[in-house]
Amino acid sequence: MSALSGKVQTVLGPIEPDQLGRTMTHEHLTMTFECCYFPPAPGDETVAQAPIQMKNLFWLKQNPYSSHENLLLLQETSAVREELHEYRKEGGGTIVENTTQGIARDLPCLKQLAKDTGVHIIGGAGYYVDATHSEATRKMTVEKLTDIIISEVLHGADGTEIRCGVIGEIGCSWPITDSEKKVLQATAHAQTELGCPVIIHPGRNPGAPAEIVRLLQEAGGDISKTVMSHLDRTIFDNGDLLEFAKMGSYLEYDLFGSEMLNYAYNLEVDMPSDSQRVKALAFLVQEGYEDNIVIAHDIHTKNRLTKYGGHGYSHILKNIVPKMLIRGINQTQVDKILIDNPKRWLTFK
Ligand SMILES: CC(=O)NCCS(=O)(=O)O
Repeated sequence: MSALSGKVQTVLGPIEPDQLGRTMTHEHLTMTFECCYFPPAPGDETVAQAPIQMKNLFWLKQNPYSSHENLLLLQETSAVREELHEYRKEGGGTIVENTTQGIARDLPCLKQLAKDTGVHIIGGAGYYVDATHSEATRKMTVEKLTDIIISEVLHGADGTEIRCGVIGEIGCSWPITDSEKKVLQATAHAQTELGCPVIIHPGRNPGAPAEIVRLLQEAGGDISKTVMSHLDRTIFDNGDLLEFAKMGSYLEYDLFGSEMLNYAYNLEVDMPSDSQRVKALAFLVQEGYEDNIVIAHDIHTKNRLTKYGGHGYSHILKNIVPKMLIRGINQTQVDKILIDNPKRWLTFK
């Protein structure tokens, strides 16, 4: 049993789980997504290179990954701070900040934001997808990776004493790479030692979540303390969803507010609307999975901030919760999704 047992670890230190309140389990407050830049379609080069402005907001909503400027969320700390004040006003308590190594994690910035706004912020340990792994990371043994992840939770990360409270988002591609498999094994080993929460970014294929869960299980991971992210762009068939749900992880719908016609990273995917996401939640609740669902917006580009006409960090609290109630998810179930499930997941064993 570690000293963290029964606690949640925020960037300002351990707290009691009851202090968390309503929690978004997958957000970014500062990061770069340059690793995933997607070149604009022929003819769109000019708008892609233009500064973000009113007249290109719709283009940006449809092509968020084709503007370099849009990928630099780390330039927007003032706007994010304002949004966090708003989030508090709307009844938000906690944000899990999923930025890991490879996409410019900035724990001192998170600590300052937590101090300035009173929002509990939880930082993420570990590594994003293979495309961001350094050569040194790729050469590391599972043991070395495990030591680094454990140290980021117990002692602090990036040369600071600021400690991470979850492992993840751990990035996986499709097909999964050898380096990502090693990081997954290290994640499971670190989780066994720490009894901590884990959160996974799966590759963009319906088979990816189950393959990852099997890899974690083989390495001794605790699936009941693991969140599978981005299900809204990964599993579309209800039968497949129920098969995956049986494996026992938390089921995360975390792209609320993101609606687009063509999903650049996988044109096979029809990115759902928010109404379709709520429908998926209602289906899972009806099938008995209300204790496994968690939700968020996964803001990772500028255009999703209210400063740029986006929905912001309070969209779920302001707009999605009322829609959930309309669609038959009752208040107790909403509270499970926003409060009880995140609390159970985030509390160290
Ligand atoms: C930061 C991050 O990984 N967001 C997920 C983007 S995706 O398009 O759903 O993979």
